[in-house]
Amino acid sequence: MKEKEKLEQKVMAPKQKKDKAEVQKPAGSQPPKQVKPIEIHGDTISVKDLAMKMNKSAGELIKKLMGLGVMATINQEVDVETAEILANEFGFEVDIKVDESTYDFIEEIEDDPADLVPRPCVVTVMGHVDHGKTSLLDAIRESNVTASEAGGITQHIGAYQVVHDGKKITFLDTPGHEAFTAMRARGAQVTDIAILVVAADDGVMPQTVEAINHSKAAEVPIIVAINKIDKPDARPERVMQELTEHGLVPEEWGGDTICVPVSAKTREGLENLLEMILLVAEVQELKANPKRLAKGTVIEAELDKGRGPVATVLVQTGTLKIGDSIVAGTAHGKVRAMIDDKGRRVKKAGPSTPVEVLGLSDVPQAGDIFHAVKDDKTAKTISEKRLAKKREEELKATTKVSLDDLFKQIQEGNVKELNIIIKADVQGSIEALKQSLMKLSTDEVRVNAIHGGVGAITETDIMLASASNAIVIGFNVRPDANARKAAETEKVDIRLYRVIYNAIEDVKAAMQGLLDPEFKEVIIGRLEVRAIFKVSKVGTIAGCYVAEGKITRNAQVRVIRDNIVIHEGNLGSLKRFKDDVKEVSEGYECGIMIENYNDIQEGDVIEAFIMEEVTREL
Ligand SMILES: Nc1nc2c(ncn2[C@@H]2O[C@H](COP(=O)(O)OP(=O)(O)OP(=O)(O)O)[C@@H](O)[C@H]2O)c(=O)[nH]1
Repeated sequence: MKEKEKLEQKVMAPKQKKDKAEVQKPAGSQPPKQVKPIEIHGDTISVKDLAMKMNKSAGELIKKLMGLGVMATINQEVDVETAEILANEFGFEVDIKVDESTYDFIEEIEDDPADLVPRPCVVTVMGHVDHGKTSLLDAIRESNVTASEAGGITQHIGAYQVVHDGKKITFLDTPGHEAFTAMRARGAQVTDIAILVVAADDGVMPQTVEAINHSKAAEVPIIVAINKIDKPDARPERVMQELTEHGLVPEEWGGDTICVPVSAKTREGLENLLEMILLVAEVQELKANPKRLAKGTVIEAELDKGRGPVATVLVQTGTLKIGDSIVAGTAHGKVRAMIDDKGRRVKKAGPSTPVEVLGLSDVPQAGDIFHAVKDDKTAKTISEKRLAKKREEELKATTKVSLDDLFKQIQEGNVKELNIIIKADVQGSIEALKQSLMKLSTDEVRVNAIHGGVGAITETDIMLASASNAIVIGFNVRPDANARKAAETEKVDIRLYRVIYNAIEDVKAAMQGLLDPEFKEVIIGRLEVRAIFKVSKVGTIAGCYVAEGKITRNAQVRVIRDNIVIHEGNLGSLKRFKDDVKEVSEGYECGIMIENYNDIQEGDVIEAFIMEEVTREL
């Protein structure tokens, strides 16, 4: 194949998407394949468009369609399966561009390697509370303000750039791994390097460990800034020792973790830190194509009373220009104005540049991907399609990995690694659980404990689980209210245990597809027995009044006499007058029979309940 053709094919059919198309191909005999692929976006294509793609007349297609028993007009849409059969008839191969994500309907541009040029690295600062993240970010920013920009530093746009040794570095201004992981959960990968701030007088603390694990899960390299070295009780060596316990071995001790002692207060070591950032960035060989339409991520966004929706975006590739039509998540618009981190109006923004963008129709969410597209109409159409799809997906509520369907997902090849987050009341339990769970790894599935921490399950744990497709195991701890809510929206599986053995057995069973669903009893109604009818050969029928709730035909019942449960069993029949019914509501009367039980009496109370599948609590 000629080079150009090869490249063309690569551009037209990125690998991942091609696999998807192949899966969807109808089985059975296929006509001989032609090299020429055509793309179909979405679920349907019009006869006219399909004809154009194949350079055929619509008439030819309509004739073929008639031969296949499909009566179609030139503007009619045909589904992809039909399009595929048609295309094959004409000797074409269809590449169906379907992306499962909500944030799609955009054709990804594949860059010509010749267009790629080095871009600044993007840095996020993480660390334990009060270890000096904000102080460090401020110190770096202030140290790098030139006299001419002095007024600009009050401008706060969620990210800023500094220049060191003639090279730019972009800092994201929302410190903390929470923001970082929340973005990652939305599919945005913006950080190239994580700066882990550890106070020299305090050492490695729980959130330090969280930050380490969140960075590792995202496969982002970590540079440690040992902060507050100006303090008399600073003990950098101890920090390094503690870091080693968490898998970060300092370079000085033969490892590969760069540790830089700094003080945000005296600004000592800041130059060195910037140097190290540039060093790590250089190894990463970060590149982007400034010549293409821009693509990036929304860092933060708000509705400004005077200016309308304002989004701070980080351009990751391409160049964003005034007048560009853009889509960001489900918002769209035209770039009306751009303001850089120094508060200056700019006309364009290249790779790794943060800018505030005015002109969107709506406020996008932090973590939304934005794209510049060829015109307003395209932007609007994409945002409408995304909105429709979002609504649809909200209805469907896609599920992440859960123990209940783990086996199915393993069999389908969707899961090769089972990521687990462990929260427990004491460190010892975390270690014990971690060791035992990791031992469950098989040839098919590797079990990874990606994070462990002491304390309640928090929203941050859920976001990490969502971003890493992990399940959360709580041992003697509970999720807090925010975590429960987040788990529901993010569809993260939380499992709570009081016995380590049970947790391990559950994961093991889930991996083998042997996990039994667990049920919880839900009381749906309370009935009073008001009359008894003994029918020979049939049994005892209780005439009841539904005092509370309802009773359904599939319910189970409990007979209560003087507050003592005397029988529990299935309902044999449920009737209103002579008719069998499915359900009787509060305030109505009904006749019931209980399976294999005839000893019911007037004055008994009947509790109706159903068993509902639940998150297990062992
Ligand atoms: N002596 C000294 N104090 C520092 C240094 N860096 C920060 N501090 C102080 O430590 C405290 C916490 O600093 P912040 O920058 O707010 O810490 P943070 O990590 O951003 O805290 P959160 O945003 O609350 O998580 C403040 O009182 C700072 O003045 C330092 O290098 N030396």
